[in-house]
Amino acid sequence: MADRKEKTFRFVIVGGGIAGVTCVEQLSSQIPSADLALITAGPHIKAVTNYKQVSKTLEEFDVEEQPSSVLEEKFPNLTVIHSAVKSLDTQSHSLETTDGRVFGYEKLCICGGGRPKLLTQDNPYVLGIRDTDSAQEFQKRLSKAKRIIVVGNGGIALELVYEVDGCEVIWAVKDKAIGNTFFDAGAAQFLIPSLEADKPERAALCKRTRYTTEEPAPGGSQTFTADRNARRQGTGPTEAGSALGPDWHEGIVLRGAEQGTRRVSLEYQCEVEQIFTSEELLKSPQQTLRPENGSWPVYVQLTNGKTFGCDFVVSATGVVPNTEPFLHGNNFALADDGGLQVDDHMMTSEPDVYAAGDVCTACWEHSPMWQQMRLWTQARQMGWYTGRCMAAHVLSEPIELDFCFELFSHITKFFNYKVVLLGKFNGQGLGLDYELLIRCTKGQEYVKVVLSGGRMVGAVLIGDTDLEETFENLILNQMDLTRYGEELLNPNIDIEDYFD
Ligand SMILES: Cc1cc2nc3c(=O)[nH]c(=O)nc-3n(C[C@H](O)[C@H](O)[C@H](O)COP(=O)(O)OP(=O)(O)OC[C@H]3O[C@@H](n4cnc5c(N)ncnc54)[C@H](O)[C@@H]3O)c2cc1C
Ligand SMILES: NC(=O)c1ccc[n+]([C@@H]2O[C@H](COP(=O)([O-])OP(=O)(O)OC[C@H]3O[C@@H](n4cnc5c(N)ncnc54)[C@H](O)[C@@H]3O)[C@@H](O)[C@H]2O)c1
Repeated sequence: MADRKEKTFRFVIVGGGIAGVTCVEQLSSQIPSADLALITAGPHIKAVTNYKQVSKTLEEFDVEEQPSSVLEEKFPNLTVIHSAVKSLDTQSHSLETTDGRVFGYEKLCICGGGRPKLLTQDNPYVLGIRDTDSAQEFQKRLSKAKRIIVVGNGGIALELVYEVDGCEVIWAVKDKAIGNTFFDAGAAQFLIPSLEADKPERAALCKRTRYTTEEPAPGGSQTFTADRNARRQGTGPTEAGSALGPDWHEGIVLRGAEQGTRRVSLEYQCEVEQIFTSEELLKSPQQTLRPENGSWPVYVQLTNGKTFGCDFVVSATGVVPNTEPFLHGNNFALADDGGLQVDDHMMTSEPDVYAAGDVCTACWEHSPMWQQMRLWTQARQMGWYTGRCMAAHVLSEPIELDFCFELFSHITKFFNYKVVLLGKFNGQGLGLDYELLIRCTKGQEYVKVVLSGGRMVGAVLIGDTDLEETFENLILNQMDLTRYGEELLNPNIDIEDYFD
């Protein structure tokens, strides 16, 4: 490959997502004269706009798809190459694209992102959602659908079940409560009433210091409908709430073939056992697999023994890092989740190769309050820091791990509530060695604080609590809070004054 090099760049970045684009921006601003190439498979790049630093570690921004010419106009030394990388030879420092061109690099950053980890790879009735195209395909199929099954319990599932209208949604989750990647069962209970839109309730304050929640029985189910007049079905607690859409599909109408109400049925603590087409199902000798009335194109048998027919299945079951084109013939260390291992300078195990965003796994010794999650925020932070590391290395300057990796922080929206997650928000890695303080005002806010040894180590803030900055400080300064006890969450005390 080495002798076929069309050109050698000082820096090559692969991937036009948030991580790659932020890395390009950072490198270009630090070394404006450097010859730099961005190789990306898609026609567009993803840009961060309206960036706002909310507090020391919390940030908010929009993500916009833009033509790559915007980036080239801004940075004259940048060449954007629209092609996918087919292979990499780290020894000769060169990569080949699918259109047969070979480029050399002095330093390379891989920002290839991830792809949906689908329940099954080759079933036309199983969809994943990742990019604009897959979101549009989902929208198209949904417009003709009467019933879909959503499998998974993370970010995408939470957004979809809330957003889809005019189509029955059966939501199969592995866990005892919804949204397990982001919350605990208490927060899930706070959010569940929102699945029944248009039912305003007067807020009633309740302060709890002990963590107790009602959970559905194993294999239990609950049904929620946005229809004001509809009766609740199934088992378990249900309450009322309200509705709105998440940012990624703003502007896309997510409506099924039916008019009117949204209806979500939850199947707890179950996974997908098998997926059948209607023909396969009719041939099946097993009585348990007989469909209910009506004929659906596809049937899903769950591990709780139930079988549901539907128009298609959404597999919202996480992502796998896009590493394949880079591995063959090289010696990359991979993490258990399949990501390229990176150290505290975002360097992979191969010389002069860095990685950032969803494709990599942070393998340095983490700060006690930080963990990796595959999110826009972290893709931006990693891309930015990697750009700084690459520049520092060529300029022989020292560089230390950035402050943004001190504390995990994420702002998002679920079920139309602002959600802020800080530190070890679910007591991750703390075993049983922590205590929770919870304040919950139905329909308004849910505040959970995780304390370990009397010090705050994490928090979940749902609603407009205005507590994020104070709690961020308390986590960062590790003040002993033992003497404040439950007063810490007393809504009648202005907590900011308290700590002045
Ligand atoms: C539906 C959905 C909603 C989400 N919502 C949120 C949210 O609300 N908040 C949040 O924080 N996070 C959210 N995320 C997660 C977030 O989008 C990702 O963590 C983030 O985009 C990762 O950025 P990245 O740059 O690492 O990868 P990507 O954005 O996936 O970019 C990868 C880039 O690499 C290119 N590429 C891949 N392979 C090659 C190759 N071989 N050669 C050349 N180019 C290649 C691709 O074309 C793409 O441009 C959401 C994800 C999804 C799917
Ligand atoms: N608002 C947000 O912050 C937001 C919104 C959407 C997506 N995202 C991000 O986008 C990426 C993709 O989202 P996602 O929801 O697919 O991933 P996710 O990692 O958030 O959630 C995956 C879920 O699927 C479940 N799961 C995994 N394998 C399963 C199986 N075989 N059967 C049943 N359940 C299974 C997991 O338990 C988990 O609940 C993630 O990195 C996520 O963090 C973030």
